[in-house]
Amino acid sequence: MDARTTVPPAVNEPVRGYAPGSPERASLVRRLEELVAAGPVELTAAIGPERRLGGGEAFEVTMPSDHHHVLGRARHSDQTDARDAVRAATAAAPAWARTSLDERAAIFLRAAELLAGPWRDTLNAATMLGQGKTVQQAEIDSACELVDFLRFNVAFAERIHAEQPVSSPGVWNRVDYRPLDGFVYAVTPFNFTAIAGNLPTAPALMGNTVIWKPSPTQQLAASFTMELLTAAGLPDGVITMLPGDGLAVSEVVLAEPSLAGLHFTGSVPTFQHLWRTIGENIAGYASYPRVVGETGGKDFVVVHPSADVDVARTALVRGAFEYSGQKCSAASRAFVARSVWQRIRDDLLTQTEELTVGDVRDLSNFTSAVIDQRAFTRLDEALRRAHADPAVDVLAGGTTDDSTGWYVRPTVVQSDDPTQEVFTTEYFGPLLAVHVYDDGDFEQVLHTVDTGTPYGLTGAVIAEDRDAVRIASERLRHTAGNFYVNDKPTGAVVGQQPFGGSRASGTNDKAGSMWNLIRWVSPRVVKETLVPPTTVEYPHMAPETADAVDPGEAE
Ligand SMILES: NC(=O)c1ccc[n+]([C@@H]2O[C@H](COP(=O)([O-])OP(=O)(O)OC[C@H]3O[C@@H](n4cnc5c(N)ncnc54)[C@H](O)[C@@H]3O)[C@@H](O)[C@H]2O)c1
Ligand SMILES: N[C@@H](CCC=O)C(=O)O
Repeated sequence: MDARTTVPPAVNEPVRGYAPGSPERASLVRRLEELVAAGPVELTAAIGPERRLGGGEAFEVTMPSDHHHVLGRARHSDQTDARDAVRAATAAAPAWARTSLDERAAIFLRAAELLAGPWRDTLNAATMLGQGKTVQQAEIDSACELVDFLRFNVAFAERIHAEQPVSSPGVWNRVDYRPLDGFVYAVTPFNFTAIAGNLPTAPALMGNTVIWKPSPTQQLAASFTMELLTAAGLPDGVITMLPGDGLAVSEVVLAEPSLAGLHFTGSVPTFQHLWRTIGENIAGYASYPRVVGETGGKDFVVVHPSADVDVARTALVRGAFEYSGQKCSAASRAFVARSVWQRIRDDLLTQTEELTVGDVRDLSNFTSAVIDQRAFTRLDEALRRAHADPAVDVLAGGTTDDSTGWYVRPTVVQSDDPTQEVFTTEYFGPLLAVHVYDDGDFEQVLHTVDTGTPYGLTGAVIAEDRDAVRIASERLRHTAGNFYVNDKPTGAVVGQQPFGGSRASGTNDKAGSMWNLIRWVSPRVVKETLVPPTTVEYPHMAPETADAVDPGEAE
């Protein structure tokens, strides 16, 4: 059993500004130049101590903002790689499970400090180049959020271990927070280096070994994350990383009797496919795998007639267009009271048209390209349909350009029909759909917001009127797992706004909280009786004595 630990209090990593002339900007620009010059680098699988290319087809990691530039080359992992990964995870498991929480925590706390310091530029630069993030978006993700996950999870793990039962006199009860009885499969999305780092490290911190399958388009930053963890002292085999699309890997891993958990973030169809496969294989597992999955959203902003117009405009522009709308939390449907719309429409559209979109190495840009050709095509087709539909007005943006990078202009569309696909489909791009409602219809529009999509991830209400905030909060209680009042619906901070949604948006196990970590342990209760009984009889079995007279016969 683990010793009780006292870990350093977790604090959020401060976000650096990268203003012109600042030392952090100069240092980051140097690292960007180095990584561009170094490419294409070989991006290998990490299986136990071995670093090797996978056995499947080759693929390239390119820059979304300049797709001719190849940053790295890798190969999809095949079934042999997957079987070797299972062997490595299984071999590393007993020693890692015996390692105390203190020892495990020290490794992840070290990784946090390395990332906050000497590794910061590397992870930020890799995330900017590989995933098309501006410096601000990379800084809040690959530096601050990942540092926060690593620090806060250690503090949450300590709280879980401290949660112990009472003991009656002569007995000592305790809970042994065992890792799961098998390995965890972590499958991660392209859009957040922090999520990609958290999904394997959270179960590993709780004593599990993990097979991690990052997104191919996030592979550059994923490879650096793996190097960082190794530099922090993570033993070989605790986290095994398999690059590629994961198709062959899942065929092996999801059929393994020792699969003990799936830690997933990505789209609804992928999650449902993985869960369905686990369901089909259920009789073959040694234990019931824990399934944790955070998925997509169609996140809303409701603007009440009492809203401050500048607050509303800022929440809409930042919420919809930062990282080109490629956050699961991005505002993609707005319901705006007519009186407010009349006042913000022109400013909102002008500001949207003025957003600078370009190469991430130009630090003055507001946003950059979308991740890859698949995303570009999906958005290009959605914009074509919007242009062609008489029920939809394209008010700003609406254009695309793939000549250099996968560029999609921030776009605002308006429609009177809240069932139109622009209000229901997760495009995962810079497309904000606006529905204007009559000021008196606030409560009706809340019903539309609640029932208009199958998702339940994030949302915001913008209102000065306290009653409006209360009513929206009540009516939309199940419409968002992360609900914002007078703010954009993005940008959750670890330890402050634990993140996740329900309905089709996921299992809502709240990444960056102890509720997530609890899924990666299988508690064992130990009762130790300090002076055990040595006789079978209980007092009520003793023979009656002469003194024990029936009270009814006493007179
Ligand atoms: N709720 C959240 O916290 C959250 C956070 C980030 C992203 N997302 C969602 O993720 C989606 C965008 O990310 P994406 O495009 O990377 O999602 P995706 O579903 O396309 O891919 C996610 C991961 O699954 C892998 N994958 C796909 N099929 C697989 C299989 N059969 N076996 C193993 N792995 C497989 C991909 O390679 C990738 O690593 C959006 O829907 C977004 O809303 C949700
Ligand atoms: N946690 C992030 C979103 C993660 C999904 O992409 C946010 O709150 O904006």
